[in-house]
Amino acid sequence: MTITANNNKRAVLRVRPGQFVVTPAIEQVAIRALRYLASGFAIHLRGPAGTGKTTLAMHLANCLDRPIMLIFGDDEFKSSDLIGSESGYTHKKLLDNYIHSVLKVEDEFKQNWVDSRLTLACREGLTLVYDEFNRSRPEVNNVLLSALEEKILTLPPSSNQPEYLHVHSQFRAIFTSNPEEYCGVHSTQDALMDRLVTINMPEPDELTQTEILANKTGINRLDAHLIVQLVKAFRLRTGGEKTSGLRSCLMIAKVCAEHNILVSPENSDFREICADVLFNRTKWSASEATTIFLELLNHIRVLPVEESQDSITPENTDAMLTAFPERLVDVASPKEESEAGAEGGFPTIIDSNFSDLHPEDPQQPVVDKPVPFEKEIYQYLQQRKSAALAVIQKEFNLNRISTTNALNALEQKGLVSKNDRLYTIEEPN
Ligand SMILES: Nc1ncnc2c1ncn2[C@@H]1O[C@H](COP(=O)(O)OP(=O)(O)OP(=O)(O)O)[C@@H](O)[C@H]1O
Repeated sequence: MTITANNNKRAVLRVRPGQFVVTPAIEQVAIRALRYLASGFAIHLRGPAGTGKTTLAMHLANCLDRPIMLIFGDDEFKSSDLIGSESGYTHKKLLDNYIHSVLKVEDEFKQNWVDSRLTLACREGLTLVYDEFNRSRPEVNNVLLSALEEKILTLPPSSNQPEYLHVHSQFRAIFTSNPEEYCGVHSTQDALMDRLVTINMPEPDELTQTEILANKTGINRLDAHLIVQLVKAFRLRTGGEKTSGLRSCLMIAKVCAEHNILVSPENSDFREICADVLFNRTKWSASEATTIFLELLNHIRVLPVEESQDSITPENTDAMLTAFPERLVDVASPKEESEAGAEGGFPTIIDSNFSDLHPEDPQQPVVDKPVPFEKEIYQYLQQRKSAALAVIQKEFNLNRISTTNALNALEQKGLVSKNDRLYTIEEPN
């Protein structure tokens, strides 16, 4: 492919494959987005910072298998930054002295038109990724309206340039934006929004975050999952949902991986890194953040051996954070944790004392939620007297973690006991 605008040759990108992590949640969004792109529509990925919008946009653009033109929205942008402008002159002087006694001089000054990135993408049929487009002022983005709808890009009147450019049939556009409450973001004109298919990108689920951490930093999945849950629990407690926790997780994981720091609540280096990364992202004072963080670390629980990493799914990891298991391991008691760890357990954060607290006032409990399926499993065991975990799991079509959470709660209440992997109903005295 020939790309004519000198300045923009370097702007055409090819994404290196193999760096993009695909989980079921991401795949689902990608399939949706590609469907619209294939039908010729522009898509718009909207969500809080760090939810993976740019990464997904680049992946989608790569799937279209055309060169990619990347633009970052900017408040300083002028229309000419998108479409191009006259730049400099060509000066042509023709000296005709064929006959020595006659000197003919032709002097010509011609303005040169230089395409900017949008024009080049429209002309050549590239895939435009306009990242954080609502950082540019709305009027600057007006040139996109006719390009997206009528497939015509209007160029300024120019001596050597047609005023209308017919957009190439393979031109596609992918926009990303942060919500309007973000600093430095402009509200978007309705006419542009009307031309885009907007897909909201929430915080990636735990499985996705865990996979991204493991892939990008090389740490193992158990450590990755521990970091993801710790960051998630901290952000839930401190109201940090304006952004995603993914970047914080990546920072913590990368530093731990590169400096051989043990990912463990008992390790002071690990705690320090988490504090450095997380505390300044909250509105809470350092001392309040420290209190919350230490409380969280003190409520890390180790799930039984049956919980292998295969059972990490968005459903059961969410359940972990809403369940109320009582079998907590205090980080202040290393013996207990190492015993639990020796079972081959899977460390995870449980906010048993936290998720039921009012977000604005940690002292105020909101509701006392029962553990899901606790009652049903108890009734089932009353009939059967005892059953193995796998049998109960199958009976209720649950995953292991949800089943164990319910059984742990029943054990704690003295209603069920576990013996030789069998859960048995406790007869009342
Ligand atoms: N599917 C993925 N595969 C690999 N890495 C990912 C994936 N999704 C996100 N990431 C990583 O997560 C981090 C945040 O992603 P990204 O920059 O795409 O978020 P964003 O929503 O565009 O953020 P912002 O709004 O602040 O620009 C990056 O380091 C990125 O590499």
